[in-house]
Amino acid sequence: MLDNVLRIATRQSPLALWQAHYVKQRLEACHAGLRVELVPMVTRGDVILDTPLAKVGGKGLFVKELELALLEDRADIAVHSMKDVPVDFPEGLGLITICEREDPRDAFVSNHYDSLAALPQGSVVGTSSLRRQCQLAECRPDLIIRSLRGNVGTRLSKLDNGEYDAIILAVAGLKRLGLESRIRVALSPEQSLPAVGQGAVGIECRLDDTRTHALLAPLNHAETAIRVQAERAMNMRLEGGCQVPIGSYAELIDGELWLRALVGAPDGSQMVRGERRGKPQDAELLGVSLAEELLNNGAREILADVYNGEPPA
Ligand SMILES: NCc1[nH]cc(CCC(=O)O)c1CC(=O)O
Repeated sequence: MLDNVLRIATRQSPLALWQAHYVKQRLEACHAGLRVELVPMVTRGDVILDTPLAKVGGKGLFVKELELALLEDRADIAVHSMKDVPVDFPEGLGLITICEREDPRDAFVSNHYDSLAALPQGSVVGTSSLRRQCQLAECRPDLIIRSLRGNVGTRLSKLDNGEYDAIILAVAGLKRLGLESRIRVALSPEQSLPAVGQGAVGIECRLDDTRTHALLAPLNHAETAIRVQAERAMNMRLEGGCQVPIGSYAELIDGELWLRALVGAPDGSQMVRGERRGKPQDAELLGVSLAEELLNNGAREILADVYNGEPPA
């Protein structure tokens, strides 16, 4: 491979391409003479589009092909929404850079209503995320929640067709695609605790590829990395996949790390919440200890139900 070329493996959804172009631009701005090429790919997740993710085997579907390209040296980096990156990496690969986080909140999107509170009784709301469904059901048990999948554009056209009174999407995705005007209101973390890593873009590469590590270094955003580290540690301790509603959201306020998390029963009948405050350098410990508190407060039983009697230790 040429010294001055770096290859990005990317999915071809508009959001994935936006993220890949964003990383390309930032890398080329940081390193004069570097040429960044996109290597577009199709993943299994792009092919199976109408089944809820929780049923088809989860988020790994969107990253496996990209990781294979890295391992086979057909690309040097893969750019991911941190929300979609599974807990484990194949041997030889790792996530070494996390870029500055965009707005992490969920957005209420509707053509007729200004807010969740303004929705009439029995309105139909679209989202396939168990985490969003469970929190919606908690604050508005009267709503009818229907599955909604596809790219951001597809989801918006299903709303515009009249299939839903409102839908919930990530603020970050809408902003990146220039669709911010569709947001009626952003939901607070109290209303809808964000997903692990929501709004952050992460970069995966070969662990022994020191040239690429050096090129990526200026893109890493230390504060975002610490926040996402705490959120992911929490999720990892729970062994949470996307079959369970899990929210995990960290903020850094005046140098203090504040992590909030929840685990819900998929049908919304139960919700276990907790929070921890601590030092940024203890991000991982904070995540693990919060996960243990949630497990002891009922999350163990919820997870055991979902995973057929094999709860995390
Ligand atoms: N699950 C798909 C996905 N992955 C990342 C984002 C949004 C951007 C982000 O969180 O970085 C979205 C769309 C959505 O949830 O509305």
